Amino acid sequence: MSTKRIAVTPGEPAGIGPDLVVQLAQQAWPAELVVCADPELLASRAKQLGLQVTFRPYQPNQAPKPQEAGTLTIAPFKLVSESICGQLDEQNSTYVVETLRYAGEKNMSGEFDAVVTGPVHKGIINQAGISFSGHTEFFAHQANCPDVVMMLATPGLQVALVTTHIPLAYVAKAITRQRLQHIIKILHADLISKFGIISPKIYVCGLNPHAGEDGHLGREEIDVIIPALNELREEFQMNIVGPLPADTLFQPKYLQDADVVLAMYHDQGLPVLKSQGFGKSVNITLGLPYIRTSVDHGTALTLAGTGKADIGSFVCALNKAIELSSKN
Ligand SMILES: NC(=O)c1ccc[n+]([C@@H]2O[C@H](COP(=O)([O-])OP(=O)(O)OC[C@H]3O[C@@H](n4cnc5c(N)ncnc54)[C@H](O)[C@@H]3O)[C@@H](O)[C@H]2O)c1
Ligand SMILES: N[C@H](C(=O)O)[C@H](O)COP(=O)(O)O
Repeated sequence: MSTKRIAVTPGEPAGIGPDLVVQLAQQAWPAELVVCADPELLASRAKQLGLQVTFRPYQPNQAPKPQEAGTLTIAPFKLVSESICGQLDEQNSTYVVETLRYAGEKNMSGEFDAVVTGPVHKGIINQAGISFSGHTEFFAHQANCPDVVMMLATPGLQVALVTTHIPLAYVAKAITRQRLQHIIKILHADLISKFGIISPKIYVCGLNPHAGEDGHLGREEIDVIIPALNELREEFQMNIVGPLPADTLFQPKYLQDADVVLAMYHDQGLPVLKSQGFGKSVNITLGLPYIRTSVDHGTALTLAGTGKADIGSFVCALNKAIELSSKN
């Protein structure tokens, strides 16, 4: 099998992303890791952490080679302003976004086989005047995909979301029959094509307490969710269970045969997954024309440069990207 070429974006320069990338370089990888970043930032973070890393320039015309321990391949970008650990600087937001744009473009053109993203700080990017709600939405917009699916996976549990980074006040309106059906179709198709599950079993959470209690605690289940799920079952014979009350869905009785749980919004599903698997989970974007995985955590600004950041989730994200791209 040919060696894969994986773009890696360390994300926010003042956060733990650069630390984690130089830590990852301490081991060999069976793929070429093309880190889209300022090499001076990585060199200074490596020095701060007492780590040795040799940087090699990315050479697109050469065949990808497995990454040797102690090395990183670099697609260079220049920070606008020198980065200080833990101190956000809006001047560097364009740098962060440009690394993502490059990684997305090169994946769409087929030059890279996947992208693995480190954590960005959504607030500072917006403060710089760039509208940005997350990598998921950024890559979806760039690839002209109206709907993609955010799914986080940890051993024993996979959770996907109907809505992602929107205010809670907008969630109920965003859950339309059309959106729900698009999301489930993408989820179903990618679980088959990327994860090799023949007939994915999808458990779906209700939106309201007790899944609406027959309409007494909210009508979205009756008006939108149940008809949407019924149509999918009838038209496509999808193996869908629900909507079930979200507070009792996450128990072994259901999870033991669930391929995925579909939550209606970010903080309905992700706290459950992260309480079980923070540090050993991976965030996967389904429905993109390429493979994108990411860490399960944020910028952890106070840990930048301390050597205390855990690389577990970044390792999971890289391994998952290598595994999924190797199936293509
Ligand atoms: N993948 C991403 O780009 C991503 C994911 C989540 C949050 N974020 C962003 O990160 C910023 C900060 O968010 P937050 O404070 O809610 O979450 P956070 O994950 O940065 O921090 C939450 C807690 O977990 C700890 N933590 C996080 N990662 C760790 C690691 N690798 N090792 C050890 N401890 C770790 C932190 O010290 C903190 O106590 C926000 O702007 C948020 O939007 C980005
Ligand atoms: N929702 C993600 C999480 O909680 O881990 C995180 O914000 C990152 O999302 P993007 O991959 O879209 O940036």
